[in-house]
Amino acid sequence: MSKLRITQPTATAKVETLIEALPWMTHYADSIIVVKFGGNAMVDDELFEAFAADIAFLRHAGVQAVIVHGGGPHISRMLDALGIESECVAGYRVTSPDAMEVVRMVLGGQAARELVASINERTRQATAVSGEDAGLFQARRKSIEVDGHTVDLGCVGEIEVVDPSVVLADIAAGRIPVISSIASDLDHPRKALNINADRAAAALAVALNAKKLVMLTDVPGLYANYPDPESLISEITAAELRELQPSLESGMIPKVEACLEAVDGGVPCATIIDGREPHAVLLEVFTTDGAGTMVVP
Ligand SMILES: Nc1ncnc2c1ncn2[C@@H]1O[C@H](COP(=O)(O)OP(=O)(O)O)[C@@H](O)[C@H]1O
Ligand SMILES: CC(=O)N[C@@H](CCC(=O)OP(=O)(O)O)C(=O)O
Repeated sequence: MSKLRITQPTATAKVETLIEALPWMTHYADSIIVVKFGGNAMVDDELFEAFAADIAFLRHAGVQAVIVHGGGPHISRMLDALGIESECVAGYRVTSPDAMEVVRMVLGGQAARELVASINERTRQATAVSGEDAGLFQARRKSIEVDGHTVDLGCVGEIEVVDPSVVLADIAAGRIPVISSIASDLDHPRKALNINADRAAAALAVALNAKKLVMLTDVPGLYANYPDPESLISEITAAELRELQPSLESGMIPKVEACLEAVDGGVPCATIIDGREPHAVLLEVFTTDGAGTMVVP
C-alpha cells in the first residue's frame, strides 16, 4: 500500500512531463536547433554526459541538433601548462600566434573529439567539423573598444562569411555536426583565427535558418543587475536587450552580442541557459516554461 502511495504521484508527474513535451516535439520536428556548448559544463564529467544524452534525445525526437563548442577552460589549462600567457578582455581571449596554435589544437584535437565520442556512445551520428573546413567560417581580425581605447585582440576574428554547405551535407547524411569555433583568415590563407564560440554559434544559426539558438553557460541566465538574483530575466526583446548592453561585463558581452546577431538575422529565439543543470537542453526545448533567458526579436 505505502509503496503505491509513493509511486503514484511520481508516475503522474512523469506522464505529465511527457505529455507537455508533445507540442514542442511537433514544433521542432525536422527543424535545426543550434546548441552552443562550452565553459564549465564542458569540464564536469556528469554535465558532459548529460549534455551528450540530451543531444541523442533530440536526435531521436526528430530534431536536427547542430553543436558549436567552445572550450575556454581547456584552452586556459593548456596555455598555463605550456607557460603561454593570455588574458581575456571583454569576454574575448587576446590570442598571440603561439596561443592560436594551442587554441586550434585543443578545440579540434581535444574538445571536439571528447564530445563526438560521448555522443557516439549513444547514437553514432556525431562528426567533428572545424570552422576552417570547406570555408565554413571565414573571418577577419577584430579589435574592440574598451573604455574608449582600441584593444588589439591578436589572432581573434570576426566572422564575415559563413558557407554552411559542409554542415548541410552532414545533416542530409543524417549526421550530428560538432563544430569547433575556429575560422580561416580571409587576409592570410592557411592561417586560422580564434572565434568566440557564442558568436560562431550565432553566425551559423543565421546561415542555417535555425529555429532556435541555445547557449549553455555557468549562471542561470542573464541578469539585468548582475548578480542580484531578483534581476534574472526570463524573456527580453532585442530592443530591450540593446538598452541593457552597455552595463554588461565579461563573458556576457559576446553572449548577448550573439543573441542579438541571431534574432536580428531571423532566428526566432535565442536562449541563455544554465549549463550547470544536468539536462538543461531538454528542459529548454521540450517544456513550456523552458529555462534561463529567452531573447526574442
Ligand atoms: N548581466 C549578467 N548576467 C549574467 N552573467 C553575467 C552578467 N554580467 C557578467 N556575467 C558573467 O558572465 C559569465 C558567463 O560568461 P562566460 O564565463 O564567458 O560563459 P561560458 O564560458 O559559459 O561561455 C558569468 O559567469 C558571469 O560571471
Ligand atoms: C576569441 C575567444 O575568446 N575565443 C575563445 C574560444 C573558445 C570559447 O569561446 O569557449 P567557451 O565558450 O568555453 O568560453 C577562447 O579562446 O577561449
